[in-house]
Order: sequence, then structure tokens, then C-alpha cells
Amino acid sequence: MQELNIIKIGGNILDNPTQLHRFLSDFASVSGAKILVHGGGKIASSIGQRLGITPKMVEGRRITDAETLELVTMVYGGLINKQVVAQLQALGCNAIGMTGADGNAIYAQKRPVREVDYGYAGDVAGSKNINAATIQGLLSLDLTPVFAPLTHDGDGSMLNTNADTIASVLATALAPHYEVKLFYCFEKMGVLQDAEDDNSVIPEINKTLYKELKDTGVVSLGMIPKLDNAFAALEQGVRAVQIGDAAAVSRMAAGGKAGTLITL
Ligand SMILES: Nc1ncnc2c1ncn2[C@@H]1O[C@H](COP(=O)(O)OP(=O)(O)O)[C@@H](O)[C@H]1O
Ligand SMILES: CC(=O)N[C@@H](CCC(=O)OP(=O)(O)O)C(=O)O
Repeated sequence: MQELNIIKIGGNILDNPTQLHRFLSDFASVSGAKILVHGGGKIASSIGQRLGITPKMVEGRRITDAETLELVTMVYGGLINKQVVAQLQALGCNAIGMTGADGNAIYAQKRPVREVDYGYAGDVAGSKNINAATIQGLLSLDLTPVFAPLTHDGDGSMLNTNADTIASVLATALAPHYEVKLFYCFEKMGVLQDAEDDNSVIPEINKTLYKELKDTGVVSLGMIPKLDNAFAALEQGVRAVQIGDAAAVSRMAAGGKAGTLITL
């Protein structure tokens, strides 16, 4: 089976032009079929504040009212996505910008209102809601899809979907067709035993250790949904998941030891 690397890059790197350029150069040099998924929550929050839109997050997810949906569609689908695609083109990587609405790539449902109304935030119900054929078509043309964290509801509305989730559901849906490896790249060296100490990378985390790390508060905040998405991908046929430093992307994609390996 052909190999496919799916690489997610988080908001803190996107917000730092020097680190972003370095990451994109390394990403462009990764050989074979690949997909980039970007976040950008930090940039959406700061541009929103300039426009008088106060960010509201609950458990790492943005409450997306109608005005915020316009903001994130502009920032994720426009500004960030097109800047990343243009930089990749300059680096010789034939990137094509995507949201879930383009080519009906990812269909989602508005998150049901329970204690919290997340507004236009979308959940992807499973890999049946990913149009694998669209993505396979792009890859077969040697294009590199670059996904923004946006989906659509099939009824004419865009939805805001967490970028870690987009990466995980794409990996899962493509696992029957490719040998998929999923990499979560961010500003730290991996999952750390001590969040303040970059030398404390935990080399491997399985489900038992994850429970302990959660119970003792070693992992918190955005790392919890990231790890949940990592285990979900492994349980559904993704070959490997690694969480590590954006600067180590080419090493990780080449099979080298870096960051934290997630195992069941
Ligand atoms: N044990 C841990 N190791 C590393 N990061 C952790 C840990 N626990 C919590 N975090 C937090 O998780 C964040 C990464 O999640 P998130 O903000 O969603 O990342 P991304 O930049 O990929 O969107 C880190 O910036 C850090 O603040
Ligand atoms: C619904 C929801 O919360 N969507 C996220 C999408 C962006 C994202 O995930 O960005 P990072 O990867 O940089 O955090 C948000 O708007 O913040």
C-alpha cells in the first residue's frame, strides 16, 4: 500500500512567521503523498479582538456564533490557508487549499446543544462523512491538499471544526486506501512530563499511561483532545501517530525517533 503522511500544524507555529517558514520548508521536503492540516485558533482570536469579537472557548472548543463563523471562515479558509498554499508553492510543493466544503471533502453536523450551545461548531460523525475519493483524486494528481479547520453541513452553511479532529478523521477515512501516519506538530518537543521542561519528553504513551497522566494533571488543556484524537485514529486503522516539535517534522516523517509515539 502507498504511504501517506498527514501532518497537523498548530496555532502557535502559524503565528510565528520564522517558525512557520522553517516548518513549511521541512514539510515541502517530505517525500511521497502528504496532506497538511492547519489550525489557527490563536490568529482568529487576535483578529477577532481587533474587530470587537471576544473569543469564547469552552473545553478547548470555540463558541461559534454567526459573526464568529464569518470571522473563522475568513481567517482559516482565506488568510491562513492561502498564505500557507502560496508559501508552499514558492517552495516547489504543489499545494491546493481545501475546506470540508470543497469537493464535499468533509461533511459535519452542528454540535447538539447540551449544557453548552457551541453554535456553528461541527462534529464529524465518522469516516463515512469524508469523501475519500475527492482526496485520492487530488493525491493522484501529485497535489498536496492543505486543509483549513472548516467543514460544511450539506445545507449551505460552513461549520468550524477543531483542526486536530480534522487531521484524525482524514487519517481514519484514508487508512483503508493508504498506509497512513499521522503527525501532530506544535511548539513543544512532544508530550512533556513537566510542561515547563522541554527535556522531559515522554517517549511513548499508551492508553493506560494516558489515563494516569490525565488523572495526575500531567496532560491538560489542548493536549487532552489531541490525545483523544490520536487514540481514535489508531483504533480505526491508522498505522502510527506521533506528537512532536514542528522543527522535527522531516525526521519524524522519515521514521526517526522524535517526540512522543502514541500506541494502543
Ligand atoms: N503534558 C503536556 N505536554 C505538552 N503540552 C501540554 C501538556 N499538557 C498540556 N499541554 C498544552 O497543550 C497545548 C497543545 O495543545 P493545543 O493548544 O491544542 O495545540 P496546537 O498548537 O496544536 O493547536 C500546549 O501548548 C500546552 O499548553
Ligand atoms: C470548533 C473549534 O474550536 N475550532 C477551532 C479551529 C482552529 C484550531 O483548531 O486551531 P489550533 O489547532 O491552532 O488550536 C477554533 O476555532 O479554535
